[in-house]
Amino acid sequence: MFRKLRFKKPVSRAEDTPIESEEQAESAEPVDLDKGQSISERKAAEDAFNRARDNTYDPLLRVTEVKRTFQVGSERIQVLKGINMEVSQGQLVMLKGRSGSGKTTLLNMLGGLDLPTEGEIWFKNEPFSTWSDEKRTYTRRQDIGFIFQAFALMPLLSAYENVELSLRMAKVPKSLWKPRVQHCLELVGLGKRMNHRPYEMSGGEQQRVAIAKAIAHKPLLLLADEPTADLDTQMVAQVMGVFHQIIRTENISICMTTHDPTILEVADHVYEMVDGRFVSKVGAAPTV
Ligand SMILES: Nc1ncnc2c1ncn2[C@@H]1O[C@H](COP(=O)(O)OP(=O)(O)OP(=O)(O)O)[C@@H](O)[C@H]1O
Repeated sequence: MFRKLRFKKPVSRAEDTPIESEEQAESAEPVDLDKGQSISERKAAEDAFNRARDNTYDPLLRVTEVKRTFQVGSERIQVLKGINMEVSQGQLVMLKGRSGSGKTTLLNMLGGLDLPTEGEIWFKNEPFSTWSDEKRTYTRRQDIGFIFQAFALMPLLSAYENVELSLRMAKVPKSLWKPRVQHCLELVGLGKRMNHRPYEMSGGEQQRVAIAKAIAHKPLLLLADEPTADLDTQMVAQVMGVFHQIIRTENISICMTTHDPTILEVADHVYEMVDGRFVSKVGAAPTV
């Protein structure tokens, strides 16, 4: 038997993040994003979205000497202690490590949701971690997709509506929503379940909707925090199969955290984190 994915209440954050709340989902409903645009503006927006994401960046993501310290009361806790890593285009990179080792803290930084105390993060050959909140938010909306528990599916919306919501939030022209939503749900094998709500689906199916939602706006980088947690072996295999397919067909790179030793072998690189440091790296790229 599968276990249903939990729906955590979205975390509230000061800046605009890819997390969507039920309220945002509802208030987003009647908005026609194409309204007020001239025909030529609309056409330009459609062309931009339809253009193949064929730029090459080598690497797509580079992390150099990243440290992160949190102030808790009078105590300073160093969670990341000098992280170096790279993610190239078309790669599946995994971060493994015990609970509390710092994986989620690092993933938050890779997505620009948090900033290093020291060190730099470069994305698309640009110094992402030095940008303003506004510029990071814009890039995140365009180029990064998230599969985090806190950004889970909206329980009252169907699979179709959940994926569509992601296109609304990314301000993709409305005329493109239907074909893109259908494409993404077919890509994850849920073409026949588009009208089902999350509670009518298995945990693996819900996670595949979450993948469709995270890639709908054509990001270059997909960040996933424990995307196979709570899934049985067969569903884990389905999710990993979908990951490989989207890497091949959508020109996406994936960086994910995991505790599951059985899936590490399908990664291009595995970084092992212990107490805020990488202690090993398996894979072909330069060692840390
Ligand atoms: N905002 C924060 N303030 C203080 N400490 C924090 C904060 N965020 C994370 N930490 C601490 O940093 C450490 C690493 O947490 P993190 O969530 O990154 O670990 P993890 O490897 O992802 O764990 P898990 O696998 O359980 O999700 C923990 O000890 C945590 O309490």
